[in-house]
Amino acid sequence: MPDSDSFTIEPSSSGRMLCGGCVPDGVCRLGVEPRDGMWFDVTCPRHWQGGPGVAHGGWIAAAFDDVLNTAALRTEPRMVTKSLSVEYLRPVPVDRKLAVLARIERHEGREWTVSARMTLGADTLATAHAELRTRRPDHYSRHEHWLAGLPLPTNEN
Ligand SMILES: CCCCCCCCCCCCCC(=O)SCCNC(=O)CCNC(=O)[C@H](O)C(C)(C)COP(=O)(O)OP(=O)(O)OC[C@H]1O[C@@H](n2cnc3c(N)ncnc32)[C@H](O)[C@@H]1OP(=O)(O)O
Repeated sequence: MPDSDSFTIEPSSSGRMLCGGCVPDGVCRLGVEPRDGMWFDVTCPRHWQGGPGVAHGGWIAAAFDDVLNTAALRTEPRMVTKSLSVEYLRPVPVDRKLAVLARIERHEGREWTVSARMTLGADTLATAHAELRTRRPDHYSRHEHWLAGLPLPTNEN
């Protein structure tokens, strides 16, 4: 059985760093593309539309999560998000290339504090703050052990 704790984000066959769910497609299905340094291009795919022509807030949070972890992954290949808060300042259009600038505010031991800003031209559409953690070596095996100890699901729950 593969060791889940040896998991790190590696470049996919397309050469792009992708999370586990996107590796088979070779593209980031959230529409996040690293640019230079801490800059990212992000485009909300229309299927993540919440209201007419505007992004679902969950997509905005997911895009920030991806950007913020990607920024930290340049230093540390094993990350998880502990908390993420998003301020939604303006509706975010779908199918428009937006810019996100990430920032590592603090990194000490396993603890990271990071932030990001999503803009279209001169306007800020949303901001995010997150606490990340360098994964403990047994992060996934602990999870699997806990899950294996649960009763099997029934039709009632
Ligand atoms: C360049 C381009 C690159 C592109 C790459 C694409 C990148 C895409 C990237 C996408 C990336 C997306 C990234 C994502 O979205 S990661 C997915 C979302 N995040 C999570 O799933 C994290 C879930 N939370 C935790 O695992 C813990 O709370 C953390 C690790 C945050 C605590 O952290 P902290 O440092 O605060 O505390 P601690 O480690 O001392 O633990 C405290 C307590 O927590 C419990 N606990 C902890 N761990 C486990 C566990 N494994 N199994 C079971 N329980 C666990 C346990 O009770 C423990 O207490 P104790 O029982 O030990 O006393």
